[in-house]
Amino acid sequence: MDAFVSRKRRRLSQSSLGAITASAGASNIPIPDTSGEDSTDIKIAILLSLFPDIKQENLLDILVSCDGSVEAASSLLTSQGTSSSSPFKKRATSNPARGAQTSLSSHVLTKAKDGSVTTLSESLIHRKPLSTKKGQTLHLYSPEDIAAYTPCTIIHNFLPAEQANALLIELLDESEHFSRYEFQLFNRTVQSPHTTSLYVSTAEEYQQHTSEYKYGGTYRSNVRQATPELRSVSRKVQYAVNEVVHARIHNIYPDGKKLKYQSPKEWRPNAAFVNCYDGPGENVGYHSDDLTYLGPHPIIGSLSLGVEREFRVRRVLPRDEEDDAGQIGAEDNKRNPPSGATNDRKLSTARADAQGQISIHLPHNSLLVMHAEMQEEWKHSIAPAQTISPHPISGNRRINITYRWYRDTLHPRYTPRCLCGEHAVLRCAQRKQETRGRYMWMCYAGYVPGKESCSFFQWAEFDDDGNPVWTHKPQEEETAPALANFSASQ
Ligand SMILES: O=C(O)CCC(=O)C(=O)O
Ligand SMILES: [Fe+2]
Repeated sequence: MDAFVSRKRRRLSQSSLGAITASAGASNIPIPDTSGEDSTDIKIAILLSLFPDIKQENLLDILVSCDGSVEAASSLLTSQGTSSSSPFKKRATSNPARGAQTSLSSHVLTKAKDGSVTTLSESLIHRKPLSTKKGQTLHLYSPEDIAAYTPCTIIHNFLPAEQANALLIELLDESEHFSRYEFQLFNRTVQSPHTTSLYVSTAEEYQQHTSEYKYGGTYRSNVRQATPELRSVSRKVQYAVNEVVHARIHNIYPDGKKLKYQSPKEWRPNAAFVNCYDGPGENVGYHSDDLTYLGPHPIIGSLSLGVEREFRVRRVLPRDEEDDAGQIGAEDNKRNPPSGATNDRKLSTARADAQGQISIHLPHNSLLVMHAEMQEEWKHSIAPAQTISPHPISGNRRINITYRWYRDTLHPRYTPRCLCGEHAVLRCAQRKQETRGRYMWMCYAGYVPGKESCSFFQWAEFDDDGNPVWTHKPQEEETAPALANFSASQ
């Protein structure tokens, strides 16, 4: 299908599931750090990180046979080799095998203070908080662990295999037209370290996204028409996302109630950002997604295709809960620049190091749902990879689709303008304890190449369902057209 346009844009403790140090440096193999930690589950997690293709129950057996020594178990496994003849290997080593991996928590035994022993799965029912450790990356693979310890749900093997492959092929073709967005970082204009395009379903929406909605201070020129596969998959994503969101509210949120400011309505995606990461170095730095048009506590459905990459998440800590790395600099609520040393990247890495981070592996055909608590309280990134396993269809490329629901009530005709005339952006105060969780409209011009911030600031008011409460009532002629739900407008 033809694009509307393809112009280039101007622009667990359970501290328990275990941890390994970030795989920074020359070595591909993460270095286990067991200092001060000796629980079985941490050891299993370390071994799992080092030997991801070996079944967890086998790792547990080996660990027991080595008297609990990670080092001895690791040497034994290395000497056994990870060859296909290894008795410890999983039935298959392709990505779907990861998808089929059972929960780490169901194999790990935890000991309570009174000496009673339960499986971690059982203890998760009581959802003890997981704290990631300074300088460490905790790798989670199973859907149960991911749901328990992050604000995300993962569904492996989401689409029928043929449909996933067809979508991947279609979007690889499309990615020829993607471009890098530009943003301002301190005194420099930098380009996104991956390429992207926005997909909408009608000509009217194309018009709006290129001349009314502003992204990073500019109108988008790279907007394309949603392809047939993208739209038919959208229907499935919509259904699955609503299902897991309801389950999460019911099973996990306090009193089984949605969050304050979360919309009670069905989630209906009406736009999709499609990203292409070509090769191991392409990435997106730690950020939270822009709330301006999505509103408070947005939900995002994110489908991964092609090469498996790591999606890393970390909590945003209030300043007074941060340790020394938190003092380094300003809010990093913006995308990181391309690979290569920069102050901002160092800052982001320093924060991640200070707090620890969780890594979720996103294989081909996995749907990750970012729940309502994600954008305000956590940051996420796609880390540059040391190595990747080429995908049979996409080679070194990974395609990611984030389905989003633009809220009619937050159309740019309604949102505030700052003193400099720019569209103000919606942010959630995260770092100061006193104001944490409050929303504000702010000038974004400081991030726009060639512009300076006018320092506009206004608290943003929402009702409990996340509808904005405007101080001025929009005039009749200001009434904005609604964006069409992908599925409904097919
Ligand atoms: O590629 C991904 O999985 C994440 C992309 C992302 O965070 C974004 O587009 O905002
Ligand atoms: Fe994002």
